[in-house]
Amino acid sequence: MGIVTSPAHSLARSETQSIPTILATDLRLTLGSGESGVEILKGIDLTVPQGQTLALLGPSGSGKSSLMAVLCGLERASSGTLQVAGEDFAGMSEDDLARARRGRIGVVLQAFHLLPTMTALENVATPMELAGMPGARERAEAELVAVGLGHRLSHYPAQLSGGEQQRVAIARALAPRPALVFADEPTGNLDAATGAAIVELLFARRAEAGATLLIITHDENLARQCERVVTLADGMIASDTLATDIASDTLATDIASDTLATDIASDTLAADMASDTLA
Ligand SMILES: Nc1ncnc2c1ncn2[C@@H]1O[C@H](COP(=O)(O)OP(=O)(O)OP(=O)(O)O)[C@@H](O)[C@H]1O
Repeated sequence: MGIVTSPAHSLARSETQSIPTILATDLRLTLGSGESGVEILKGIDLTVPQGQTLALLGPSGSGKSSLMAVLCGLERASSGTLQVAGEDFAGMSEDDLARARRGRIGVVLQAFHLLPTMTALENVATPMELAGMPGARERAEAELVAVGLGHRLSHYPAQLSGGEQQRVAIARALAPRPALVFADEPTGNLDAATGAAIVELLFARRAEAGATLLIITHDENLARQCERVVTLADGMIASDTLATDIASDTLATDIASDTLATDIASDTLAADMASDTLA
């Protein structure tokens, strides 16, 4: 496949990692209410400097997708404080969160949330057009070419394979060159070669923009490429380590214990993603 990455212009560590882009304290998330309420996140403290690459690991059901949804503003925390890119996410209305995300935060979820009535090109271009970005169609086309889908621009999601839909979602997230990229299992539907090429593209785009990259992954190679590995267990941070300090055996064990991934995409997230695209 013809995945194209442009030359990465890595910013120096001191330039990229001085400002926290995510500052979370005692984040809690309870879904449902009363006796049916389930505490999903149980007090997360997390500071992520601008430009850091962070892999989020943990057993199935430990709260990885929920934490990502809160950090990227798709889900509101029940309590705690959260600043993302200098904005107070904890105190914002859903409309304000949607506005704060637009163009600055790229999100790739396990369910891709492509709009079925739009072509691949329109799915990528429309959010940028709505955000008033110049050259949206050209940027969308270039990003689809970059993920190896230059020959699928006018296909609708139903005419694309799962892996192709995943790549459209990745193109949609990366095309606006956001300062933060959140990706939930971005290589989950891809064969090894395509997955490796997508990872290369993610890191290249991240380097070009000095962006922060937070990835949920079960892919050992991908986790190893990140500067930091945070492991969740039962809604809490169980470990938080710079990747270079992790003995390969430990990382391999963590990943091996995290094999029961299922796609838990709530209706709320689906609706939010769609309204993000349509708003
Ligand atoms: N809308 C919901 N209502 C109630 N519980 C929910 C809801 N969404 C998720 N959960 C529960 O929250 C917990 C954490 O789910 P989450 O999807 O964040 O885990 P995860 O670590 O990402 O799992 P996986 O690796 O399987 O994707 C699970 O026990 C799940 O059943």
